[in-house]
Amino acid sequence: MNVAVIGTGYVGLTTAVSLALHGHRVIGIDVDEEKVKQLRKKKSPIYEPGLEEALETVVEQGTLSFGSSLADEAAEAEILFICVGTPESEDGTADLRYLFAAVEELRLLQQHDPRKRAVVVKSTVPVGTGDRVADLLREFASVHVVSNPEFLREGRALRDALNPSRIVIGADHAEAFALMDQLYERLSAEWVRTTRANAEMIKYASNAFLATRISFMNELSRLSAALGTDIEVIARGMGLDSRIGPEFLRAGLGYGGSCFPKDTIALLQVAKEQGVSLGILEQVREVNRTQPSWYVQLMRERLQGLVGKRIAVLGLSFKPDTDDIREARSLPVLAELLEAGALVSAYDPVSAEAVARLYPQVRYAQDVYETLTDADAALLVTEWKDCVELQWDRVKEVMASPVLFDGRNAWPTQIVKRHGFTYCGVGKS
Ligand SMILES: NC(=O)c1ccc[n+]([C@@H]2O[C@H](COP(=O)([O-])OP(=O)(O)OC[C@H]3O[C@@H](n4cnc5c(N)ncnc54)[C@H](O)[C@@H]3O)[C@@H](O)[C@H]2O)c1
Ligand SMILES: O=c1ccn([C@@H]2O[C@H](COP(=O)(O)OP(=O)(O)O[C@H]3O[C@H](CO)[C@@H](O)[C@H](O)[C@H]3O)[C@@H](O)[C@H]2O)c(=O)[nH]1
Repeated sequence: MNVAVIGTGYVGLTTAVSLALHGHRVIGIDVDEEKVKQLRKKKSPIYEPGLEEALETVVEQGTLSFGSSLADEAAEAEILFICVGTPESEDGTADLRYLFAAVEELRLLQQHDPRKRAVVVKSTVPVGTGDRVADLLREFASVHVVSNPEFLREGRALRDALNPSRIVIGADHAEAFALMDQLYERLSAEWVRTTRANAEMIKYASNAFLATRISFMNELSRLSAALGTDIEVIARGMGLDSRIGPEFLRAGLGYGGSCFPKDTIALLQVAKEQGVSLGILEQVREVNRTQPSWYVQLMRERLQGLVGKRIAVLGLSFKPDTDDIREARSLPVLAELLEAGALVSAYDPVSAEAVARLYPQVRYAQDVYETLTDADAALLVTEWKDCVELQWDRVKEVMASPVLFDGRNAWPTQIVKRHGFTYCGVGKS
């Protein structure tokens, strides 16, 4: 099929590449001319495992191309995905300006070239947005508006797009469902066919629930630290109950990224507009907000103050295998450490430059061992493989004192203790 993808960020580029791998003819459209230039040269503007190689393949095959004008370059498309950002606005609601700008361009395209098309909203949008888009396009009888939320995770975006956990389609016409069936015929996943509003709500509810699991475990980790129990063992014991399951029970410094923080506040704002209180979700956000300071306070106690202490921070992106630092927990952690008077060095394989723009006072190292040299303590913030799998003899040799703060409960506790390190995890010691 002929497909256009509007917005070639994490979701749009991944969607475009995966549809092209499935044999569709795809054009990616972005207002950012620099991005388009780079993409035409087969260079991915984002770091995602496997994405650049796949991009190269489909561009060379001629199934994926890029452009900056919907009207001029995407007229052939019968399915048009909207994948633009819906960031948090000042009051916490989802900022829909990019989405409605894209809809305006779609209107112009349709006025020029009125053929049968499906407009598919993949961006995460509040309940009712798809219906608003349908209203704006109502004059074009041949256009269907579909809601098709995306569930991919950064760091494994392409893998998730090619093997989705489920396909959720919200529409109000059999023809629209049939088009989406045809588009995704090569994907094997469970389908949910429903209204646009239900589809939109499924996306927010899923993210809110995952964030809830994390904050639940993080709150419990504080109690676990006080009682001297081990939150990792507790999570394993809980996760073996098939009604609970093992995923998203990892305590740590909290969740970051471009989705959980903004989607939880957007859902709260929608609820507020409806006069409905979502007290659990408010507490989820509060636990996430306070988790970094709770942990830095623990460090302060263990180290008997942080003034003048050399702290080596390992990992800066919001999770491993991505360059994304949006809402990364490293940011409040660095702020707290600097505020407390610590001398901070940091390492991240791909995100150091972006963080350096925000925190120039930190010393950024080229590798883990350089960061750790002369440190009074190490703090793991993001569990990149090269921050987790360390040569412990060497670590001990270069550090000033062998003290480990494991902000992701990812270091091998028994091994580091055998090497003589003092270890403090999140809700385990
Ligand atoms: N990042 C994720 O892991 C993820 C996963 C699922 C859903 N989502 C949702 O998907 C949407 C996109 O997120 P993202 O992380 O890919 O955003 P992003 O910021 O990485 O990319 C958005 C892109 O849209 C482009 N753009 C903006 N207005 C445009 C227009 N009118 N025409 C063409 N291009 C335009 C921007 O230049 C940018 O390249 C958001 O609603 C987000 O909540 C994101
Ligand atoms: O047990 C866990 C699992 C995750 N995290 C943290 O939670 C954040 C988000 O992680 P993850 O969900 O893996 O990454 P995202 O790329 O943000 O993906 C989420 O947000 C996307 C955007 O909406 C959705 O599409 C995905 O389904 C949803 O998992 C990261 O900071 C993780 O460190 C934890 O602290 N503990």
